[in-house]
Amino acid sequence: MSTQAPIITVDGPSGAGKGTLCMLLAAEMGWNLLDSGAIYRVLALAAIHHGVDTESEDALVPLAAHLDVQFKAEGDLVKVILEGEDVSGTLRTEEVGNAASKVAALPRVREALLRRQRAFSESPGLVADGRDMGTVVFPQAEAKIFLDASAEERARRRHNQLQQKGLDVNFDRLLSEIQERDDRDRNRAVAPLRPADDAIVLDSTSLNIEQVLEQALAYIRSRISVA
Ligand SMILES: Nc1ncnc2c1ncn2[C@@H]1O[C@H](COP(=O)(O)OP(=O)(O)OP(=O)(O)O)[C@@H](O)[C@H]1O
Ligand SMILES: Nc1ccn([C@@H]2O[C@H](COP(=O)(O)O)[C@@H](O)[C@H]2O)c(=O)n1
Repeated sequence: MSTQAPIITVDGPSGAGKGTLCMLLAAEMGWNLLDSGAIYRVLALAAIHHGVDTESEDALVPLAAHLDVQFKAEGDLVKVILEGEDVSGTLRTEEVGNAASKVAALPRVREALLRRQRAFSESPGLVADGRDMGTVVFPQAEAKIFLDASAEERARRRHNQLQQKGLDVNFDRLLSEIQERDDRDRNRAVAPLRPADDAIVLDSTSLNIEQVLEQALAYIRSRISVA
């Protein structure tokens, strides 16, 4: 029997609902949570703060290797502290998401962040959210979900989310930014966004959050006895 903590991976494109599902799964199971996108976002933000070119692999690798970041759970929320500063709000902007997807396309940057991500795998278990959790970071995971939704539905969700925060963003611009990020994430040379061969693909386009959770839990229970 394996002595490693069990792992559930949830990969998929931006706005598919991965973060929402992972938070609910981690709470339901009392497991640890890895938001790997936040690590790429923090690196992009650190590069911006330090005036480092987000396309220079040579400059980004040492920044990635020495990234001074802490994730502090506060109730349902996770505060992200970069070099002592709370960057939780800035981190979620589309601008930082786009910059993150540029730094994430660089092979040696991804390599420099691997150990940091794998360190999240601790008892009693891990729910890992990202693009390559099931394919590269945790290929041994017991349960792998690829959560998808149409680009239009994902843009609608993001638009609603921004409106709820009082931000008025142009829908068409949001959609084209999401499509641009999808293209970059799907077509990069290293760890491209794709379902692992042994993942289930869950299309959430016409499912609400409760339905997604129910289907994910049914699959997980078929793979892991503790769920
Ligand atoms: N099934 C769903 N139906 C409707 N809205 C949803 C659904 N799942 C998530 N949402 C909403 O869509 C928005 C985006 O969800 P979430 O942040 O979980 O996506 P994500 O895949 O983690 O995106 P990213 O990769 O960019 O971080 C949130 O406002 C969330 O509440
Ligand atoms: N495992 C991962 C996670 C994320 N990325 C890149 O980071 C960008 C931001 O991710 P969010 O989930 O926070 O939106 C994303 O567009 C990816 O380019 C990644 O490469 N691998």
